[in-house]
Amino acid sequence: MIQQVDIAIIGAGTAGMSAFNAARKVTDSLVMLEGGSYGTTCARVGCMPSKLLIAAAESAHQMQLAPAFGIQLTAGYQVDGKAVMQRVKAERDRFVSFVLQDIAKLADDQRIDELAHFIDPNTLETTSGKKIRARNIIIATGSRPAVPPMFEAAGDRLIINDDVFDWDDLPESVAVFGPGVIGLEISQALSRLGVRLRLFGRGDGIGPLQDPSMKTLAHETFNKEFPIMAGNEVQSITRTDGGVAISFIDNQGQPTTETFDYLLAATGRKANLDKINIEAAGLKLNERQQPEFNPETTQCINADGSPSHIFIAGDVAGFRPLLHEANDEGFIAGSNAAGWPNFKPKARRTPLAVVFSEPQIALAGESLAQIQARLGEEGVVVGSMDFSKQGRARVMQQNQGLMKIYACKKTGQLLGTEIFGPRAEHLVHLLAWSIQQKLTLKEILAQPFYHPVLEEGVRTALRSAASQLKR
Ligand SMILES: Cc1cc2nc3c(=O)[nH]c(=O)nc-3n(C[C@H](O)[C@H](O)[C@H](O)COP(=O)(O)OP(=O)(O)OC[C@H]3O[C@@H](n4cnc5c(N)ncnc54)[C@H](O)[C@@H]3O)c2cc1C
Ligand SMILES: NC(=O)c1ccc[n+]([C@@H]2O[C@H](COP(=O)([O-])OP(=O)(O)OC[C@H]3O[C@@H](n4cnc5c(N)ncnc54)[C@H](O)[C@@H]3O)[C@@H](O)[C@H]2O)c1
Repeated sequence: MIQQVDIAIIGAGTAGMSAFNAARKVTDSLVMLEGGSYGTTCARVGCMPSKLLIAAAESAHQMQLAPAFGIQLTAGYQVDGKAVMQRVKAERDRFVSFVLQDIAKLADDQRIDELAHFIDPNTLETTSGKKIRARNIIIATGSRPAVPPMFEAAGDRLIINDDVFDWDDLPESVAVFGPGVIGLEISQALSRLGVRLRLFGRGDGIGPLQDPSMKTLAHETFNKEFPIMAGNEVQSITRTDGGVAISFIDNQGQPTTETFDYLLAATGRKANLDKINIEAAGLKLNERQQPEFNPETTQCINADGSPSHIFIAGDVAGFRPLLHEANDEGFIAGSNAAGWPNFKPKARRTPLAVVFSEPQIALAGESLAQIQARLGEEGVVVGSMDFSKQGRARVMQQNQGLMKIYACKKTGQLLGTEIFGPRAEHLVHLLAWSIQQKLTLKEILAQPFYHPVLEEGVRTALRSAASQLKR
């Protein structure tokens, strides 16, 4: 028997649940299919447990900074790995429980706990053979770590971020591959909690930083806490009795072999499209084999170029793989599928991203390269600020970092920012909101600034850009 519905949503993560909640306002004829664990990537193995681990690490780091403030820890301090992981998991479970409460409220016929795949553009089939025919389908299947085959040599010591949040205790040592967002956050946290750590990368990339001087400073800064092998000249990976032996050329050019308890692959993520038989959906796919879609409607495009009845939302879409974007895309997809065939494009918010390292990394608006491509190299002014000289940052012993401001030379409008510095998560919000409101440097500088605060550093960067505008 075939279940007939208006809307079928594949995946009950942040995007899928957001889509479900939006669509439910219009129709009860909908079903959500979840083939893995309920609770969302964010709450189970992503945003929340990683920030919990980082919070413990920040606490340990404060102890390390204390003597420089004149505070002696006469008895020293100890990281209790079991207690750290117990809190991480207990708080994580609390966040997950809220999601599970929402899932429990779904009607039985609105929820199928199975993997689903397309058999034609309007029909899904589950692992047990159930068939669902839907007027509209929303793909919200998320992403998973992309693990290069060479890491398989680490055998049972090869782990991904999910495994870290299952630990009962902290290990002695970890080799992390991938200095992107996940690798950087987890590496610094584990290192600050006393885990021997080495981070292997490829080239000079570090997190999402794009400015060359910031990348250099970030490498220097993080290298003081744990070694980063930017060139990733790894010669072999071997599972040994003691763990994983990695042979590599170190930063001094010396062949070195070091053994670790685990090899953590943080080398990027890939869309969960391979198990949904996307070819049967009749969609136009891009060079990465992901459906082409309009980010303002989340509507996919048929292979013949016509608009599809299928929508895509969240990490699987590959547009901006972040929590608030998954939530927005889910809402747009759910509303549009429910309103089908009548719906309007919804403007997307100003891009905003934060990496919870210390110093933090934060980006908002367009990158310098994007602005230069749009306005030409002469069309943009770049303001900068050095946190090493910033008063409040120095007071707090957090005076490391740089900040860049990108503005339109002709209009003075703020277009983008890149920050590597203390509490960038807060500073970047002020600037993202200003970009979204299309404020000019002059308008932002007319706002009040207190003293002594980090925002005075933002004012310095804004003034630096404003001084280059034509009067
Ligand atoms: C370690 C880590 C830290 C992060 N930290 C942050 C952060 O601090 N801030 C931030 O903004 N973002 C962060 N992110 C990113 C954020 O977690 C994701 O952008 C977000 O969770 C994506 O939500 P989603 O709904 O697209 O995917 P998910 O929540 O993964 O949901 C997809 C669901 O689809 C299911 N599914 C897959 N295939 C099928 C199928 N064939 N049939 C049925 N069900 C299927 C899966 O089981 C899953 O439940 C982090 C990610 C990671 C991994
Ligand atoms: N704070 C946050 O908002 C947050 C935190 C974690 C994750 N996320 C989201 O998750 C996404 C995925 O994060 P990610 O860190 O997995 O991906 P990423 O793309 O940010 O980083 C992957 C890194 O791995 C490197 N790499 C690739 N192959 C390698 C190899 N063989 N050896 C060594 N290094 C290699 C890449 O050069 C890159 O630096 C992010 O883009 C972000 O959207 C966000």
